[in-house]
Amino acid sequence: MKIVVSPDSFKGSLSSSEIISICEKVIIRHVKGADIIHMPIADGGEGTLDVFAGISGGKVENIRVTGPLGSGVNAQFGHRDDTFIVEMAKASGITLISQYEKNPLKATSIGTGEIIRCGLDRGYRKFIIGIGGSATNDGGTGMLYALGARFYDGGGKELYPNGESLAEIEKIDMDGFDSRIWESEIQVMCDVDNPLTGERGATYTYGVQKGADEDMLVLLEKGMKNFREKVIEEFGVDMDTISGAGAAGGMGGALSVFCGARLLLGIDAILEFADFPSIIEDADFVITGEGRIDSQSMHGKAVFGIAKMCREKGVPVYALCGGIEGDVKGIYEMGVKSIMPLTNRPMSIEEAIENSTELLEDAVDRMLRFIL
Ligand SMILES: Nc1ncnc2c1ncn2[C@@H]1O[C@H](COP(=O)(O)OP(=O)(O)OP(=O)(O)O)[C@@H](O)[C@H]1O
Ligand SMILES: O=C(O)[C@H](O)CO
Repeated sequence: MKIVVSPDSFKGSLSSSEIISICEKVIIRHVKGADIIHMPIADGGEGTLDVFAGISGGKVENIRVTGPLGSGVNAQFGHRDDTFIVEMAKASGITLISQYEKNPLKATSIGTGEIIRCGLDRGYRKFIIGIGGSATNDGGTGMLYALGARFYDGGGKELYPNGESLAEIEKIDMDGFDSRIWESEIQVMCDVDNPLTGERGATYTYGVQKGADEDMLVLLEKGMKNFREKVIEEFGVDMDTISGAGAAGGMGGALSVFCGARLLLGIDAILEFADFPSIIEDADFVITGEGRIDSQSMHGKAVFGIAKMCREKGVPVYALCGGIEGDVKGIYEMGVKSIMPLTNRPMSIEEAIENSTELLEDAVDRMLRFIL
């Protein structure tokens, strides 16, 4: 029996590789001689660098950069041949800060820009940048700042690039911007396809998970709208017309407009790069999963992308997850046969995350009994 195990990481608790080894341990107990194919997956957010470097045989190196709240963090980047690989979550990710520190008004994406600059300094002109899983809602201004852009308020005062200052931006100065970026070919793996502003935009869709309360959401959205208007005035581009502009707190929009990047749906690009259709050829079934399956899963998350490809090949797919939230009928319509949450009794998210290894083993056992 051929079984493909292809989960995304469960953000904040288990990496794709950890999930795969637990699945393998349980599958071996149930299916003698199973042909188990390991295929860790990511959607542009957390884990993208490891997956990409793994598939392409690239190298990963360490770098010290500015973290989401301004202090230094140890991040990584990858490279393979003439391509430099950046994962935003390594520098500006939400899992780099504690629950109590989350603050999208203060968080900045400067560290992501510093990694890109490192690639330019090393002579790279081809970039793959995974965006998502971010702590920021700064419109990508932190990244632009690290590359030399400056932002000023109406009184000519320079602004620190974060969510709070977006509302005050009057002038965007690109004179000192690193022009090497415009000589570069940049492909961006977005974990979602949301627009920049509005009900489905960056702030209202992802602000709460980044620590925003109602008042903060209003301020952040006002800022994002102001930034959008300034970009229309100065550069003639409306970021709300760009699918994925709202990924990673507006990072998608900034990379597209200011850096000339091509935005792709991360999961589709990674599955294509990994030649996923041939991997699932002849498979009896596929096991996938992500931390939380919710209505956002339909906007380009890993489970959705995998389900789409499995449906095309007629291979059944089953999904594991930490939890299900809201209406996920669309996931079943996409071809996922069933969704198995990890929890096996009432418990808090903290308890579920703390015991995720044992709970996952139990959930995979239940899932296999059901499938087989
Ligand atoms: N072991 C676990 N048990 C229960 N819930 C979990 C577990 N691991 C992660 N989660 C939940 O999943 C969420 C992360 O979801 P996921 O891994 O799908 O990340 P994501 O793709 O960045 O999603 P989103 O952008 O919607 O946060 C966490 O905030 C947490 O609520
Ligand atoms: O980083 C974020 O805002 C989410 O992962 C969506 O891109």
